[in-house]
Amino acid sequence: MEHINKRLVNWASILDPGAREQAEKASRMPFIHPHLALMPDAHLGKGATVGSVIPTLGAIIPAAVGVDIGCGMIAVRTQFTREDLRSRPLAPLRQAIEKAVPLSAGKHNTRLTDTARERVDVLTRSAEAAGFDPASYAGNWASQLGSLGSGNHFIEVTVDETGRVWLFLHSGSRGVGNKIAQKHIAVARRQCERRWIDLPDLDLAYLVEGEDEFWRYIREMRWAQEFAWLNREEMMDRVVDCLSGWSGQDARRLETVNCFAGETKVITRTGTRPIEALAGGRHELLTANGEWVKAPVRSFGRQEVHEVVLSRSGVVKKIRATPGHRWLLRSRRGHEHEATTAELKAGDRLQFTFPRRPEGLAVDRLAAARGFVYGDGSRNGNRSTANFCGTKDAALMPLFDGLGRPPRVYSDQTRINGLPVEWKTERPPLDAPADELYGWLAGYFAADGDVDGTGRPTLTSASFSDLEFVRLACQAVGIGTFGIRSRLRSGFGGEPTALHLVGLMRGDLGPEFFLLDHHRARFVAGRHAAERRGWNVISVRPTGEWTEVYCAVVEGTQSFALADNILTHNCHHNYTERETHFGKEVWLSRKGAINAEEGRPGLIPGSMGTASYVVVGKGNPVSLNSSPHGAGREYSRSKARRTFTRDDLRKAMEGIEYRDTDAFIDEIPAAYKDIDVVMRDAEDLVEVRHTLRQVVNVKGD
Ligand SMILES: Nc1nc2c(ncn2[C@@H]2O[C@H](COP(=O)(O)O)[C@@H](O)[C@H]2O)c(=O)[nH]1
Ligand SMILES: [Mn+2]
Repeated sequence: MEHINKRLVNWASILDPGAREQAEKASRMPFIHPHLALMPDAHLGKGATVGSVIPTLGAIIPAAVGVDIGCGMIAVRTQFTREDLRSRPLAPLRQAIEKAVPLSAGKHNTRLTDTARERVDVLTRSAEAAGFDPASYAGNWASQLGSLGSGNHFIEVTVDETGRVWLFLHSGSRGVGNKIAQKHIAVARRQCERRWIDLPDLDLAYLVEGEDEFWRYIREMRWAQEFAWLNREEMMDRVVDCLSGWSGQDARRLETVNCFAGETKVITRTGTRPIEALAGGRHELLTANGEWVKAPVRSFGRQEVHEVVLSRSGVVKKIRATPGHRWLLRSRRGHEHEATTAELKAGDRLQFTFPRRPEGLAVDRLAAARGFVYGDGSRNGNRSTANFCGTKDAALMPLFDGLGRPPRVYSDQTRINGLPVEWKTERPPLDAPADELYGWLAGYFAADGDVDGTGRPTLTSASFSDLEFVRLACQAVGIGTFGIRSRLRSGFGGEPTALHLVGLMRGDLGPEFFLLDHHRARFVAGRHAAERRGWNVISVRPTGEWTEVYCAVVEGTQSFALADNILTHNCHHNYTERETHFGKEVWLSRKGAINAEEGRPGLIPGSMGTASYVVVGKGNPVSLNSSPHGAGREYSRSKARRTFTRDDLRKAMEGIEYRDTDAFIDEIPAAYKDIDVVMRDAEDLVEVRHTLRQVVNVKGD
């Protein structure tokens, strides 16, 4: 990750100068807050850089959402396996899909299927509520529903790393969405002209919040997002039917990852994992009394879900749960009671559970020395050095008795050289003995932690992943932590850098944890400081959505941490939402980027011949909870046509059933960035759950 300027953060290691310049221009718009984020797949786009996340205050740039409003992905896992696909030729399956779904630009349906009719009814009602007639943009909008489009829109039959078959498709709001976008891009230009606004680029023309033109755009854009999403669902229904017809067996949807799919994050002894990934197995889960219990996790089929919005210490979290799911509550007076999701109300406080601290936990001296070097040490060839300055000197030196070379005193610090290099380069294993982990945390805290005047301990780091590790290590030894918060601070040259902070729960720590006297003194003095640990309910609403739900079956306490909480998931990659970032409510436009808040599933395709990924967001705040939406183009279409041949395409597509035509030369995998590089760039944004390899690819000319 690189700060290109104060208001532009970049995750793309492959970035052409044109895209960089385009993003720089956009980042200078006065209403960007706090910065524009370029994703690893960023490339030059029409209007705004594709692969950019643009947070705006009080204004919106229609071209930053793009002309394919609501474009996105949907994936469905079926019961079939690679072996089932080998049983008969795949060409008839491809041809069946090509027949069932109108492909190519301008193509649409000649009649409405029953499911399309129902979806058209929903969209008709939504348009009425939004106060406009989509037919004024495209008379045939209804027959566009369930059609793919051309270029990089695709339908694929893929196989994951364990041989399971997924159906995967990418499309947007088709012609009607395009016309809506074009209209508002033109309105924004006229508005800016009328005000004599000198724009660095006409495509950065914006609408101002509060004006009629602004709200009209928002209403119509949201309708186009809904159209795009129902368009994908309609196509997916047909592709599932094609697979059933081809195989002679009803294709079942075992898991759907699309805009409405849910995800539950569950605490297990080896880390927090999506519940879907645990389904079918037995796992060590955290129960109400802070103990680890092995329990089975399984699917409970498709059910309707409500959205529950929670907050704790300023961090907001959305969870999807079935209306009948039971929650454990605690009143302000400490009384415990239960309520179903549907009965929850704003202000209710959820009960919480943290792993119990092992009896007699002590700080291991060697591990503490190692933790200190990890935080305040440096690497010296194949050894590492502990660097002490100020008060750390006297307090921590005894940890190093008999370790490394004798201390050397410099004007500003004391150093101990000759320590093992891995003390600086590696973190301890999470299954290390509890005293060692506790000791490592104590040493690391002495280096990079602080205790404030009220006695609250906080660790600070420029590395998000170091703090993610700290949270896991704390969990392993029974120390509760708060969510990671992030700040931007100005560097020496004025370049801002991100700083991440995690709070440790006082109640789980003893004075022995604090190796520096002033830390320990503040911790002890703040003994009576209040510690708010529970999540408060902000709101609950029915969503009308149905999704696969999962639960653990825990004997005895009948409870587990984050039981049956389904996190919502919206997989559009060209859209705008109201979101809160760095303390302010902004309009967040993702143009070729997906929401990657913690626990949210998403899809990142590679190209017609390379791998695609089912991912789960890490909630990196500096990326504005976003991640790439694909590999991103490296060659323009014309350059790809000049560079590659049909034979190159055939070679790249060996083993994949596709329509062999000149039309796809500009879609050759080599025209896109290397997906391995993109995924490496995205390591601190998403975690990969599945790798998909296509066996059938369908595209329009
Ligand atoms: N799995 C496939 N991925 C593909 C294919 N064609 C393109 N792509 C990837 O999708 C994104 C979508 O980009 P967008 O900006 O049009 O939304 C693109 O960056 C590629 O990585 C394909 O046939 N199969
Ligand atoms: Mn798209």
